[in-house]
Amino acid sequence: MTTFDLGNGSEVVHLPRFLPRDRAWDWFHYMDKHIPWSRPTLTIYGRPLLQPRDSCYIASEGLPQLSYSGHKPHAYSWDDFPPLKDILHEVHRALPGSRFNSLVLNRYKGGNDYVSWHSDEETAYGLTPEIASVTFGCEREFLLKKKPSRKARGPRDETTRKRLRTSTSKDDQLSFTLKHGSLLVMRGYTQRDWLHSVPKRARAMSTRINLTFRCILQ
Ligand SMILES: O=C(O)CCC(=O)C(=O)O
Ligand SMILES: [Fe+2]
Repeated sequence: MTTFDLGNGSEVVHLPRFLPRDRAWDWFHYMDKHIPWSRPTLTIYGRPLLQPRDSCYIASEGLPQLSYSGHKPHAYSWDDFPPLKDILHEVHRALPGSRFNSLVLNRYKGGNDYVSWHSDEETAYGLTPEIASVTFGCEREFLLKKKPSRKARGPRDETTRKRLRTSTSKDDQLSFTLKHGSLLVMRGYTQRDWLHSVPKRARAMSTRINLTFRCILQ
């Protein structure tokens, strides 16, 4: 287990060998076949965009509706997919004190599928959410980069914008290769201060399934 201190109360933990290989492949095949995947049309900057990956959403009863990019996914029940409860149990065992109650599943069918730069910053998750990400199948690169500092946000004249853009340093970016069976945890202020993405990769030929466990506060 490796912990990366991103500074200012943000932290990432990486466990490359979280799940046994064979067990993780059994789960991969189960999810690939039995999860009701969909590829919704999102609204990005007012324009319709087909989500560049499949997804599905699971949540415990009675939680507020999840909404992102103009899309409100149907919340399926944990009880409909017993293996997801087994994976959740393994995550809780690795992260004592965690109590996840919702899950976003993503399926990247090859290197053209991706998730663009974003943060999972939702009032419902609180100010310092812990998000646990488990990867199955094809390994892909997971990138983190620091958001422009709050002082630097908002409209600026051209010269200031250029200076700010070129001032990004190596400390402001991180890259992880997320392998089959690995766990990556984002905590503290990572969602407030950092963006993450899984970019397109021409050489990624096969399917990757990623699970992000979250806790909605109530
Ligand atoms: O696929 C991944 O590794 C990340 C997915 C993600 O960032 C998300 O679902 O919010
Ligand atoms: Fe995310």
